[in-house]
Amino acid sequence: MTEMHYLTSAVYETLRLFPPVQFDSKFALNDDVLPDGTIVRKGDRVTYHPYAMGRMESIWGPDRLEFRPERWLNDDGLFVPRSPYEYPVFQGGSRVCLGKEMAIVEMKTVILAVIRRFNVRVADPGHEPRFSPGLTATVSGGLRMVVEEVVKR
Ligand code: HEM
Repeated sequence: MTEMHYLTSAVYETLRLFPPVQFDSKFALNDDVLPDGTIVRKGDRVTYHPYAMGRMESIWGPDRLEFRPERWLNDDGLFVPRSPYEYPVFQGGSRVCLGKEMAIVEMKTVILAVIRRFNVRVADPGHEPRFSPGLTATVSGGLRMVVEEVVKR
């Protein structure tokens, strides 16, 4: 599965546009200054926003709203990860998600198990899924799918 670079890219691209943890906050233990000069006082709440960052033109370019797994591939078709400070879907630094690699493997395993047996498509392609705000993401009103068993000839 580690050699399935397009599949890995599709998972990362999905999480870029629809990060399960949309935003996350920390509280400053002491006065501090961020690298860009922003002053943070003891007790201030500092929030980073993976959902917003996943859609920023300055990070992803003018096609930032398009689902394009190819953006993660180099010229040899190999997956190239981005800095967690551009893509903080799993947080970064010393508090990075401990289950990140396991989560990616789980998602790839489920995707492979499903697409081997079923053709899956959204029932209403014109309908833009709407994120529900919350600690972890859900799609408002759900997302209707059509699932058809693959018929082997
Ligand atoms: C798509 C799936 C997942 C996403 C998007 C995700 C995202 C995150 C994020 C953003 C944090 C930082 C939270 C914070 O600092 O406030 C985090 C922490 C953590 N995650 Fe995940 N996670 C995922 C799956 C998992 C899985 C499957 C496990 C365990 C098997 C796991 C275990 C942890 C643990 C233990 C931490 C705390 C790390 C620390 O603070 O030192 N995560 N995760």
